[in-house]
Amino acid sequence: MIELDQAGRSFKVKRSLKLEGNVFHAVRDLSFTVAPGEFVGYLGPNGAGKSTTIKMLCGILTPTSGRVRVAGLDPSRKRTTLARRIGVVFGQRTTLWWDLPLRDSFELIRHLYKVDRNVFKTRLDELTETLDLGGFTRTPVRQLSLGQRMRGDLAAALLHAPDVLVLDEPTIGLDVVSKSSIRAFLRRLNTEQGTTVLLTTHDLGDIERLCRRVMLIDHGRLAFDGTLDELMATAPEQSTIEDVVTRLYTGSR
Ligand SMILES: Nc1ncnc2c1ncn2[C@@H]1O[C@H](COP(=O)(O)OP(=O)(O)OP(=O)(O)O)[C@@H](O)[C@H]1O
Repeated sequence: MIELDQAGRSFKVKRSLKLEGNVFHAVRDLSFTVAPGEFVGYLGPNGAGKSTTIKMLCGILTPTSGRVRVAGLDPSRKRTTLARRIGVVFGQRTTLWWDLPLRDSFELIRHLYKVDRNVFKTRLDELTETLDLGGFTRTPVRQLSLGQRMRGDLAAALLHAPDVLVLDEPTIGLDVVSKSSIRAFLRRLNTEQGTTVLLTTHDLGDIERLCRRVMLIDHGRLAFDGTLDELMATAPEQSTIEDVVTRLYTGSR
């Protein structure tokens, strides 16, 4: 479903501590595949290259080297076609229209993605129930709490029933109850509907509760790719996931 073959993305910079000529490599030689139906955690310290990778996956950024394919498509060349197959949620930014009620945003998305009216209604009813949106679909997005807005963003990303969902910090800033309901929703989406999920998060509880496989990126390179059990086995017994990840983050500096 997702394939990266020695993918890289560099930026021209004027001044940087990590200057190599005038080019800063945010991601380099990144190779991995994610099979249909997998739920993969994508970890890394601040500035490691996670968002850059995600932007290449959805076609916002074009790789400067290597190859990226999502659902068999080159994201930067086939961005519109890919948009029908992929859903993306950036936890720190909303894709919803700030001044519109949630349901109007959904209607606009239906038009943008050309989703059949009946299919849309069924899907929206399902999402309204599973994400518990019923109480606030008539509320303008700017008046929603963060937890409500995040559930709205998830629904918006899933209205067109994408095969793959890419999440960039979807539980950031949420309380334990909201986090838990979003995690339960994502687990069901993956197990019951087979949606492939790539999840970027700094919340290791998300990783522990949701991901069988974990990839860790550091300084733009893949530093670990394996199961959660294999990740835990890289540290002494009794280590928590925080201990393990801290070791990996600090060990590479
Ligand atoms: N447009 C850009 N121009 C120059 N450098 C950039 C640009 N976008 C990202 N970078 C740099 O690339 C590196 C990776 O950034 P990226 O946003 O992918 O990190 P991240 O792993 O998502 O970090 P965080 O966890 O803090 O969100 C950082 O050093 C960042 O400053």
